[in-house]
Amino acid sequence: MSQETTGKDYLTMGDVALDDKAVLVRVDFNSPMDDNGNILDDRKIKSHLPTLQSLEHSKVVLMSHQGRPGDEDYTTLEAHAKLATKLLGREVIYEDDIFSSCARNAIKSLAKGEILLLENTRFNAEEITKLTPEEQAKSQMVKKLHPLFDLFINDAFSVSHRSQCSVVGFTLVLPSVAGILMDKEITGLDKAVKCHEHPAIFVLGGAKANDSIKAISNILKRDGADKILTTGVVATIFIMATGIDVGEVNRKFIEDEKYMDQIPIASRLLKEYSDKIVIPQDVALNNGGKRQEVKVDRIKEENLPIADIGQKTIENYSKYIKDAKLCVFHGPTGIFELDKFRLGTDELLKAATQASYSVAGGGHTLDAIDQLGLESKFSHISLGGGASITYLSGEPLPGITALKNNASRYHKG
Ligand SMILES: Nc1ncnc2c1ncn2[C@@H]1O[C@H](COP(=O)(O)OP(=O)(O)OP(=O)(O)O)[C@@H](O)[C@H]1O
Ligand SMILES: O=C(O)[C@H](O)COP(=O)(O)O
Repeated sequence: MSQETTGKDYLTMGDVALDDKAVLVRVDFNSPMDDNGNILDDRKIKSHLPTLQSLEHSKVVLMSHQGRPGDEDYTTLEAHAKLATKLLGREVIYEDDIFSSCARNAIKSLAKGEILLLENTRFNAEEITKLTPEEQAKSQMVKKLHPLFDLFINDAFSVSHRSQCSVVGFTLVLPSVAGILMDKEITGLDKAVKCHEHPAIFVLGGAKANDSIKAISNILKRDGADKILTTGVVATIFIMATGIDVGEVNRKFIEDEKYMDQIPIASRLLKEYSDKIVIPQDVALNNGGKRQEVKVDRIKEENLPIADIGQKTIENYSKYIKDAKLCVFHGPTGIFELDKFRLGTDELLKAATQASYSVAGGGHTLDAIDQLGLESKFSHISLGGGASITYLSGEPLPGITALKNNASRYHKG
C-alpha cells in the first residue's frame, strides 16, 4: 500500500517497514487520576493497543504527557506503564527519564519486541513551549533522541492540536507516519468535516465555552453546519448574548469562569448567523438538588443556577438531531454528574445515534455515552477533546500538518 493508493496526504503504518526497526511512538496516555496516583479510566491507554500490537517485531519506545504543570494529576508515568502492561499482555518497561544518558542507554539496549515508556514529556520544559516544528526540532529532546530511531509514529490525535516538542519536533528529522488510532480519528472525523449532506447538526455544550464558541465561528464561516444547537455553559453565554438577564447567580458563574468576554463574540455570531444558532427555550435550574424547569425569560426571577436544558428544548433539539444526516455532539448539556440534571445529555445522546452519521467527542461526553452503553451506536467516537472540536471546526492540527509535510518531504522525494 502506498500514499497514492490510500488517497491520504499522510503516511500510515501500512506504508512503511516496521519489523526490526527502532520506532518512537507518541501516544496520549494522559488519563484522569486520583490523589493516590491511580488511573481512573483506562480508555486512553486501551485506544493505543492496536498500534502497539502491530509493532511486536519492532523496538518500541513510547512518549506521553500526563497532566499540566501545577495540576494535581501532573505526575509520573509509572502507573501508566503498569496498566499498559496489563492491558497489552506484554511488559511495558518504565524509564524514569526522557533523554538522559540513562534513558538513552535503556533505549539502545532494547531488544526487538520490547517496549519502553519514557517519563512524562512535560517534565521537560521544552515540551510545553509553543514553537514551530522547525524550532522544536532543535530542542535537546529531539537532538538527543532522534539518532536512536528509524521511524516516528504519531498516534496521539488528542494532543495534536498542540505544537509541542514530542508531537511535531521529530517529524523534521525522522520519517514519520500516523499510527492506527491517529488514522482512525482522521478518517472518522473527515467524514464529518467533509460532509456535504444536509441537515448537518452540531450539538455543542459542556464547560469549555471559549473553545466551543471559537469552533462555532469556524464551523459557520466554512458553512459546515445547518444548525448549531447550544447547550451547557455555551448556551448560558448565548442566552446572555440575546440580552436575557440570567440572574445574579448565573452571571457570577460566567464571570468566575472568565467567560464575560465571550458574550459580545456570541452576540456578533447571533447577528451574523441568526438562522443557524439555536438557543434553549427553557432550562432546568438546580433548586436545592431538585430539577426546576423554567422558560429562559424566567431564569432571573428564580435566581438559581442553570444545570441543564429544559424538556421543551430537549424535544425541539431531538427533532433536529434525529433527522440529521450528520450529528456532531461535543460537551454535556448540563451537570450530568448529578442524576437530576442528566436528562438533556441522555436524551440528546440517544437522539444523536439516530442521525445518519454521528460523531461524539470530549472526555465527559464519552463518560456519559459509556454510562448509557451507546458507544457502538455512534459512527465515530473521538478520544480527542480540544483536538476533535478544533479539527471538526476545520482548523488544521499542527501534529497532523507535520505528518503531511513529512510525507511530502521524505516519501515523495
Ligand atoms: N450549565 C452548566 N453549568 C455548569 N457546568 C456545566 C453545565 N453544563 C455542563 N457542565 C459541566 O461541563 C463539564 C463537561 O464539559 P467539558 O467542556 O469538559 O466537556 P467534555 O465532553 O469533557 O469535553 P473536553 O474533553 O473537550 O473537555 C461537566 O463536568 C458538566 O458538569
Ligand atoms: O486530554 C487531552 O485532551 C489531551 O491529552 C491534551 O491534554 P492538554 O489539554 O493538557 O494538552
